[in-house]
Amino acid sequence: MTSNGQVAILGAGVMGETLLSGLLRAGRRPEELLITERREERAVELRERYGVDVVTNVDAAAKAETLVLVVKPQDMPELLAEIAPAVQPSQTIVSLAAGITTGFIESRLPAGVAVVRVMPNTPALVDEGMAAISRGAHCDESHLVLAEGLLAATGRVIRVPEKQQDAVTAISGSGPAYIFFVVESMIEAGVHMGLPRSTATDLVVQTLFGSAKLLRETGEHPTVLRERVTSPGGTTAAAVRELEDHKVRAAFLSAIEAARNRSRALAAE
Ligand SMILES: NC(=O)C1=CN([C@@H]2O[C@H](COP(=O)(O)OP(=O)(O)OC[C@H]3O[C@@H](n4cnc5c(N)ncnc54)[C@H](O)[C@@H]3O)[C@@H](O)[C@H]2O)C=CC1
Ligand SMILES: O=C(O)[C@@H]1CCC=N1
Repeated sequence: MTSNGQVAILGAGVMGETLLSGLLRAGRRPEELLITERREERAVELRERYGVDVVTNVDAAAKAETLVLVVKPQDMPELLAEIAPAVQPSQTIVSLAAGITTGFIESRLPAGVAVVRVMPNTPALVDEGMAAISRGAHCDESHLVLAEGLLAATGRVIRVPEKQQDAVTAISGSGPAYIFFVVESMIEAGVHMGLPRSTATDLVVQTLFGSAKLLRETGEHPTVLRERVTSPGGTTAAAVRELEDHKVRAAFLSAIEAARNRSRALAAE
């Protein structure tokens, strides 16, 4: 391994491609990046689309300064076993896998290697990602800054203690799926009431975007913003009462706790 600044993305599925495309948009050259991918046709597709070299996991581990692990948690033990003989303690390992602890990764790689755990999310594809990073036992400031530099290519990055990562995974990692679920439901309601699907979709997507912007730009508490929409005896009050009657708030709490518990369980599997 040389000090070549090269970044290898090991596992180029949804998240691997999201990071890859973000790094290229942010100005990294294809020669600075390597990818590995088990599915041959996927590897060919990405090489053609982005002009990056596709190599084996062992070659990536032997060459790149930074190894970004983006396989499913279940595939992590096999990947770590494969790269362990080639990894050197001077490299930085950045893991995006849900539930997998830095301790688990450290225990399978040469002693002393720096591991950064990251929880990203898919809005990174449009440079509006939210990523949280945590340090492993052998990280110093330079490793965290390196990981922040990678993730900042696709959105915001914050630092959290690793013990918060399961909750982070449940909130911002899985979060886009809950929002899309709400969006689907609102579009469906519009269609039930006779709106063309395209009109309902336009209305819902812009309402979501505007509401997110209102939250971020005013910094107001969501309850205050909701109360401003809710006229006494009006339409919103009628709708919110139904949501409360159907225990939607409790359902969100349970759903997000289930995601947190699943993240914890993945580490043990
Ligand atoms: N999709 C999402 O919204 C998020 C995913 N993550 C994490 O990112 C990781 C990847 O998730 P996705 O990209 O959604 O999964 P994915 O299944 O789309 O991508 C994983 C890729 O790794 C490849 N792969 C598996 N084993 C390999 C090996 N040994 N060598 C080379 N390639 C290998 C697979 O062929 C696949 O293309 C997971 O650990 C997940 O927890 C984290 C946050 C959000
Ligand atoms: O569903 C999952 O397990 C991954 C982690 C966060 C979002 N997707």
